[in-house]
Amino acid sequence: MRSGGSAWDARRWLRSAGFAWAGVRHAYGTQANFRIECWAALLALGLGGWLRVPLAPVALACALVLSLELLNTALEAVVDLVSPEWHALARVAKDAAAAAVLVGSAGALIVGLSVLLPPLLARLGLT
Ligand SMILES: Nc1ncnc2c1ncn2[C@@H]1O[C@H](COP(=O)(O)OP(=O)(O)OP(=O)(O)O)[C@@H](O)[C@H]1O
Repeated sequence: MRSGGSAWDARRWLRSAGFAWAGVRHAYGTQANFRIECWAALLALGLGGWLRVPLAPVALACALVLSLELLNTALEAVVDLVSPEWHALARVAKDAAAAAVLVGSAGALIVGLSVLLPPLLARLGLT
């Protein structure tokens, strides 16, 4: 049996979190869409806090879009690695990954509008 397992696990978890953070930094530094989505997420969460609406659906929608954009970035890197030349399958892979981000963003927009818009209009005295 291994002794001191939990301390070792915590170190492993921190190391993995460091790699994940490097991935976030890479995406933020290289992907304009990811930067826009990060700031849009902060804006939506800030607006939700100000309007005192339940933040869980907004947070989930933001996490969905950011996760899909990170996966899209990862897939683009793999495709560029294995198929730097033009290839029909590379195009399918990149287009489908971009479509996943688009579909997730459309869903997040619907969630954001349905949760944030009514209380925002009420707060501004427009309803
Ligand atoms: N190796 C390839 N073979 C075939 N088509 C490709 C290839 N690389 C890119 N494409 C096509 O060009 C489109 C844009 O690819 P690109 O890698 O520039 O994605 P992007 O969304 O512009 O990426 P970025 O977020 O880095 O700007 C893809 O969706 C795909 O249709």
